Amino acid sequence: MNADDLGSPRELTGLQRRRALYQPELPPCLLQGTRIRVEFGDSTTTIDSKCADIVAQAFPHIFGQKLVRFLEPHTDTVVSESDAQVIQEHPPIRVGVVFSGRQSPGGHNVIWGTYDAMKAQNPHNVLLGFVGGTEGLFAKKTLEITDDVLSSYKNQGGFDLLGRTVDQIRTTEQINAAKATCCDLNLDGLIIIGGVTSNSDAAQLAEIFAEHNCKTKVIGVPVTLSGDLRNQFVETTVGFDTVCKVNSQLISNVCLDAISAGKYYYFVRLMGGKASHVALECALQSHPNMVILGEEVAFSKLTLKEITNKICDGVEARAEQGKHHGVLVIPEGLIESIPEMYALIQEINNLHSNNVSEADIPSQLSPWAAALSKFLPSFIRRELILHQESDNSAQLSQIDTEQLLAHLVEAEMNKRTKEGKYKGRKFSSVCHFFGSQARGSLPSNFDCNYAYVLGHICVQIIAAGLNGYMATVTNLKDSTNKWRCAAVPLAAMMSVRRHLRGPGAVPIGRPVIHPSPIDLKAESYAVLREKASSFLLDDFYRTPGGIQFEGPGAGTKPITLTIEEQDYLGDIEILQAYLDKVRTILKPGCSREILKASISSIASVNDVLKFMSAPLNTELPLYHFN
Ligand SMILES: O=P(O)(O)OC[C@H]1O[C@](O)(CO)[C@@H](O)[C@@H]1O
Repeated sequence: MNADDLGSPRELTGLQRRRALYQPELPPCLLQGTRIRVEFGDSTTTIDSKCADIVAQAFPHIFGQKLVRFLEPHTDTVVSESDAQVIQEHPPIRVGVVFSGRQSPGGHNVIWGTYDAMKAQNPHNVLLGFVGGTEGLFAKKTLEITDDVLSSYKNQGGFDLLGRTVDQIRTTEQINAAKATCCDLNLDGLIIIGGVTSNSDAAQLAEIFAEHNCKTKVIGVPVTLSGDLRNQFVETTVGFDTVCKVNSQLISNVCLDAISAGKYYYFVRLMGGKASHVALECALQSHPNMVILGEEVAFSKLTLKEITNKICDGVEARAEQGKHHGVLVIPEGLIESIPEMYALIQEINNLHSNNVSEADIPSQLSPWAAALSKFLPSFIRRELILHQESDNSAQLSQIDTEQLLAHLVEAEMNKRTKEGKYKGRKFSSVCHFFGSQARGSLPSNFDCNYAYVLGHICVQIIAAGLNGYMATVTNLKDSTNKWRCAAVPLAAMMSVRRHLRGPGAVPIGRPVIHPSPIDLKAESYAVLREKASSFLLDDFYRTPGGIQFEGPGAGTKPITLTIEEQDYLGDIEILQAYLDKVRTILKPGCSREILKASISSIASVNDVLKFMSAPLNTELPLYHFN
C-alpha cells in the first residue's frame, strides 16, 4: 500500500465486519449531546514541584492553567457560576487530527469519537486527517473524514486510515510548517495522537501557537502501547490493554509449547519502550518462569554478568527437578537499565548528537566503552550504534537483548558444565521479539471505548476554547458509565531530569513529559515478586487465550489497573503462598491454633504483601509465635 491508498475503503473479514458494528460506550456526561457542563478546578503547577519554575519559564502561556472536568449539566456539585459553564452555542469549527506516535490499537477510534462528537455539535463541522502523520501535517496533506472514510476503520487495528511517519514536531522548521498548515486550513483545533514524545511536542506547539496568537487549540491524546504515559492524571494509555492481552496469549502459547517438548528455553523480549509496564502486566497474566524488569535491574544495579548468573541459577534449579525447558520474559528497555550498558549507550548517544557517523562511532568510544563493546557479540555492537529515535535515545526495538542474554547464558551453562557444576542436559534456546504482532491487533473493547471517549473529550476541549491540554479519563477500572472525563494542562505533566539527588541536583535537558517507570512499591509488583519462586519452579503457566470481543470474557480489564482495588485475602493463590511461607518460618511442631491465630491477626492486605516480599529469614513483624 502506498501513501495514496491510505484511508481507502478496504475489504474486511467477517470478524472485522462484526467489530466495525461494535458501538463504543460513552459515559453519561457525553451522552447529553451538546449540553455538557464544563467545570474549572484548581490551577495546576507540575507533577514535580521542584521544577515548576523551569516549566513555567519554558511554557509561560500554557503553564498554570486550571484542571477541567466535563459533567452532566445538572449535578449535585455546587460550584460558583464563574467556575462552571454549559456551552450552548456551537458555531461550525474545523479540526485537524494527526497520528504522531507509534501505532497502537484503538487509535482509529480517537478519530471516530472526534468525528461523531463534532457532527453532533454542528453538522457543518469539518474534521481533516493528516495523511502520512506529521509529514502530512507539515506538507498540508489532508483527507476529510466522512462516514464513508471511517466505515472500514471503526474498531480496527493499525493506523492505516492516515498512516504515520516521524513522532516529532520539534525543530523550528517543523513547528513553522505545522503553524502554516493550521493557519492556512483555518483550524480551530489540532489533535495530536501519541505517547510521551508526541504529547511533549503538543505542549511546545500549544505554547508557540499561544505566543503567536494562532487561533488553533492544540490537544494531546494519550495513545501508546507502552502504557508509560501514566501519572496522577492519566491512568493508562490507549492500546496498552490490547497489547498486553495479545502478548500474554503469545507468551502462554510459548509456555505450553515449551512444557510439551521439554527441551527449549524461550527468551521473549516485549516491545514497550523504556519502562516495563507491558512485561509486568503480561507476566501477571501468563506466569512465565522468569521475568526480569528494567526497573528492578536499575534499582539493584545488576550487571550483565549478574543477570546472566541469575538466569543460569534458575536453569540449574529447574534441571535439578528434571526440567530442561522454560520461558523468560524481558522488556525491550532492559538493555538500558543495566548500568554498564546504560553508560555505553549514553556514550553512543552523545557521539550521535555530535553528528559522528555510525561507521566512526566505534573508533571514538572511550577505552572503557570500547572494551565493553568488544566483549559484546557483533550483532549487538551493530544494533547499539544504529541512528537514534526522535527523542535522541537508542532504538530499543532494534536491539536483540533476548539474543544477547541467550548467548551469554549458553556460554555460562557450557562453562558450568565443563567445571562439573552443572550436570543437566545441554542448554538450548529459542528467541522471540513480540512487537508489531501485538501492536497491529484488533483493539479490545476497553481500548475501543477508551479511544472513542477521548475523541469526544477533544471536541469538548476545543469547544471550551482550551489550548495545551490533554484529554483524559479516570476511574477506568469501573464500568464506562462511571468514567470521569477531564482535560489536564499538558504543562502540569512536565518535569526536568536531574543529575544527582538532593539539594545539589542539577536539572538537565528541557522540560518534557517523561515515561513513568514501574513503581517497585506498587502492589502489582509485590504480587509478581511473591509468585517468583512458584513461577520459576512450578510451571504455573496461565492461559488467558485470545482477546474476547463478546460474551463474558469481553469485559476483563488490565490486571495492573485493578490490582490496587483487589481483595487479596480473597485470592486463594496468594493466601496459599502466604501460608507456605509462614510454615517455613514456624518452628517445627507449631500447633495449628498458633497458625490460625497468626492468620486472624493479619491487619491488612498490605501487611500480607509486605511480609510476602520480605526475605525468608525476616522476623515475623505482626504475628507472635511461641
Ligand atoms: O516500529 P518502530 O517504529 O521502530 O517503533 C518501535 C518503538 O515504538 C514503540 O512501540 C512505542 O514507542 C516502542 O516500544 C518501540 O521501541
